[in-house]
Amino acid sequence: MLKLDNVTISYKNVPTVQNFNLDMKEGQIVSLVGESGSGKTTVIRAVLGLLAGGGKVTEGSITFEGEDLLSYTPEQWRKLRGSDISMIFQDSGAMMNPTRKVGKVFTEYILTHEKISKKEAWSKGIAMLERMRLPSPDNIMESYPFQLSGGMRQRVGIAMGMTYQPKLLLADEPTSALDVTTQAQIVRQMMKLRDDYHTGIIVVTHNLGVAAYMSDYIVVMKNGKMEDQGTREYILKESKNEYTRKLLEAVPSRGGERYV
Ligand SMILES: Nc1ncnc2c1ncn2[C@@H]1O[C@H](COP(=O)(O)OP(=O)(O)OP(=O)(O)O)[C@@H](O)[C@H]1O
Repeated sequence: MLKLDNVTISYKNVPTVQNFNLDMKEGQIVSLVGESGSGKTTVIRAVLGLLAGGGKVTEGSITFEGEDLLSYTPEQWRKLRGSDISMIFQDSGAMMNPTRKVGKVFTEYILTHEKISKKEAWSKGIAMLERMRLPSPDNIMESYPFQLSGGMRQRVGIAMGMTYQPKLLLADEPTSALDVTTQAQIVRQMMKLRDDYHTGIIVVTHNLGVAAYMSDYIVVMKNGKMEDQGTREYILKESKNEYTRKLLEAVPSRGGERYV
């Protein structure tokens, strides 16, 4: 479904991510882990054509459903975003304009994707919130983002991202701003999306515990390079890579068992 082949990404001609490879199947959950600055966000932004600060893919190829994304025009990228590939952020709610109600933001988002009436867009927003099991969707639509908890905002963000049932969801530190209980809810909700809609998910996280809990495949990054990679089982139990072991040791343990 998504293939990154020997991708190098540079900011102002300085290679930041080098020789990145990934061959992702439909419905797979892949995590990119590694400490801050290792290049995780840069990789997923490149997949959506959203590199900031003059970032550019300077080598390699990115193929999605057989299409060469790097040859896409800005118009093609726009069409892809939100429909075939969606992205959610650390605090999706904070991305929303605080002076506008959730319902207004959500309906405008829908209206940029399809030509329907405002009323129909509103109903569609409500239906999505219901599908994501958010309580009182009408109230949520009438709320300002700051009136919702962090976990609710994140679930609204996921609901928006899932409106067009994308094949791929990119999640940048989706649980990092949340307390542990809410983190677990969001993680389970994302896993359910994969089960219900067969959505492939790439999760960027510095938390190997989260990655280990939800992923089929884990890529460990360090200084812009792939330091280690493999199935969840391999990374957790077999890898002898020192850096991976160090990250694993940092995951809190509970009753002698690592909380992963
Ligand atoms: N807009 C930018 N302009 C210039 N350089 C950038 C920019 N964004 C990122 N970089 C460079 O890319 C490196 C990797 O950043 P990136 O955000 O991809 O890492 P990360 O692993 O996602 O870290 P974090 O968890 O802190 O987001 C940074 O150390 C920085 O040198």
